[in-house]
Amino acid sequence: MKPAQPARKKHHSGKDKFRDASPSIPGLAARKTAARLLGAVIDTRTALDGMTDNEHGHPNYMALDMRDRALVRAMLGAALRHRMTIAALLAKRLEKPLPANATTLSHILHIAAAQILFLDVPDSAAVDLAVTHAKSDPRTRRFDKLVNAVLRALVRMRETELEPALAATDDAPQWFLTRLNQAYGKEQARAILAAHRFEPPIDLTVKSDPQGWAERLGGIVLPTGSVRLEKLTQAVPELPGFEEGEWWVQDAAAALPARLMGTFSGSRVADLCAAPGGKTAQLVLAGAQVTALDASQSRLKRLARNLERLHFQADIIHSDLLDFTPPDLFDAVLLDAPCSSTGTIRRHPDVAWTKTPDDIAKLASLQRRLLDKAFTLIRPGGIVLFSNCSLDPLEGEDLLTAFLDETPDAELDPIQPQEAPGIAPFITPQGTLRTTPAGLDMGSPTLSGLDGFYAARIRKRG
Ligand SMILES: C[S@@+](CC[C@H](N)C(=O)[O-])C[C@H]1O[C@@H](n2cnc3c(N)ncnc32)[C@H](O)[C@@H]1O
Repeated sequence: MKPAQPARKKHHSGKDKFRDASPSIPGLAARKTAARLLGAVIDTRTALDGMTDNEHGHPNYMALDMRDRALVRAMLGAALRHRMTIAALLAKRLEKPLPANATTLSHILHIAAAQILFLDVPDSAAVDLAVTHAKSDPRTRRFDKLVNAVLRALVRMRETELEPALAATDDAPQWFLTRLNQAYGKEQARAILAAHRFEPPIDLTVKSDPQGWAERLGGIVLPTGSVRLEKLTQAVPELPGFEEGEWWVQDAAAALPARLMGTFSGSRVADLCAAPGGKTAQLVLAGAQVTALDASQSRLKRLARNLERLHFQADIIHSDLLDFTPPDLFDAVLLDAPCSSTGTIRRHPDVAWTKTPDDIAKLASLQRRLLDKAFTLIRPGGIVLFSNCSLDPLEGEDLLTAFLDETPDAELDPIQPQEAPGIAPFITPQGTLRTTPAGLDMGSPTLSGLDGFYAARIRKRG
C-alpha cells in the first residue's frame, strides 16, 4: 500500500512567506545556518533541540530574527524528515555520486531540495540562494554550476518524480529501518516511517471539560481524552486557558502512563524522572501527594514554572535517582526513564540521525539500573510504572522480561482495557502498553498518530 503522503509544495508566484533577515542578501543567512546545522546533525550527531533553542542556541541561529529562525526550523524539519527521498532524487540528477568529503556541498543541496520539494518557498529563491551560498564558500565555490543545474532539474522533475520517490523510499537511516523491521515487521515499520513524514498535531491534557476546551480551541477530543489541535494558529502561551493553567501540552501517548497508575487519595507517589513535569501534573490532578525528582536542575526549574502556572503543588527534589534515599517508602512510583526518544521522531526528526544502536544499548542499561533502584523505593504491594518514549524493544519489552526474570519479588500487573478510555488498542497480549506513531487513526494523517511509548506496571509482592 502506498503510504499517505505529506502536504506537497504549492506552486508559488508570490513573495517568500518568510521575511528575509540578512541585510546584504535577503534569506542567505537563514539558508547558511540551516546547512550548517544540518551538517552538525549528520556529521557530528548533534541534537537539533539544543542548537535551535531560543535562549542558548547555536550562535548563527541566535543571530537570526524570529521569522528566519522559523524558516531554518522548517528547512531542517523537511530536510531530515525526507532525507532519503531527497538523496534519491538528487542522485538521479548527479552524473556521479558526490565525493564522501563533499559534505558542505551535500548539505547546501539538501537544504535547497527541502525548500523546492516540500516548503512554500519560491523555487527561484531556493535555487539562487543555494548557488550564492556555494559561491561564497571556498569548499564549494567550484561547484556553483553543478548546484544550479541539479536544483533546476529538481524543480522540473518535482511534478512527476516526487510521489513515486516517496512511495519507493524509506525515510530512515539503515540502522533504524533494520531495527524497526525486526521489532514490528515490514508493514508496521513502513506505517511508522510514513507517520514520521508528517509534523505531529498538538495535544493538550486538560484539567477538566475536554469537550469544552476542544470547542474553544478549535480542536477535537481524542478517544484517550486528550484535546488535539491539528496545528497552532498562535503561540501556545497566547491560547485561551494557558495563562489560567487550565491545560498543558502533552502528547496523547505521553499522557497514558500516569493514567495507568489510577487515582489516589493522598497516597505518597514519586515521579522519579519528572522534569519538565507533564506526568507530575497528571499525578497531582489524580489526587496524589507527589514527590517530583530529577537530576537536571535546569529542567526542574521548568517543572517548577509549569506547576506554578497550573496551581499545582509537589515536593521538588534535585537528585540523581541512583543517590536518592527517601525517609519513607512510596505507595507508587513513576519511572519515565531517559531513553533514545525514537518514539518522538515526528517532532524531533533528527533523532534517527543522531542516535546509534550503541546509544540504545547504553540507555537500556541505564534504564535497568534506574528501574532496579525505583523498585527499592516502594512498599510491599506498591507499584512501579515504568515508561519511556522509545520504539526499541531493548528499552522496553526486553528490559521488562529481564527485570521480571531477575527480580523474584516483582510481578507484572497487567493493564486492563477498561482502566482508561481509549487504551484498548495499545495493550499488548502480555498486558503492557505499546504505542507507535502509526496508531490512533483520526481520518487524516495530520490529525492522526501519537508518540511511540512503552509502559509496564510492576507490583512488589506484598
Ligand atoms: C523522558 S524525561 C522525563 C519527562 C517527564 N516525565 C515528563 O513527563 O515531563 C527523562 C528525565 O530523566 C531525567 N534523568 C536522567 N537521568 C536521571 C537520573 N539518573 N536521576 C534522575 N533523573 C534523571 C532527565 O533529566 C529528564 O528530565
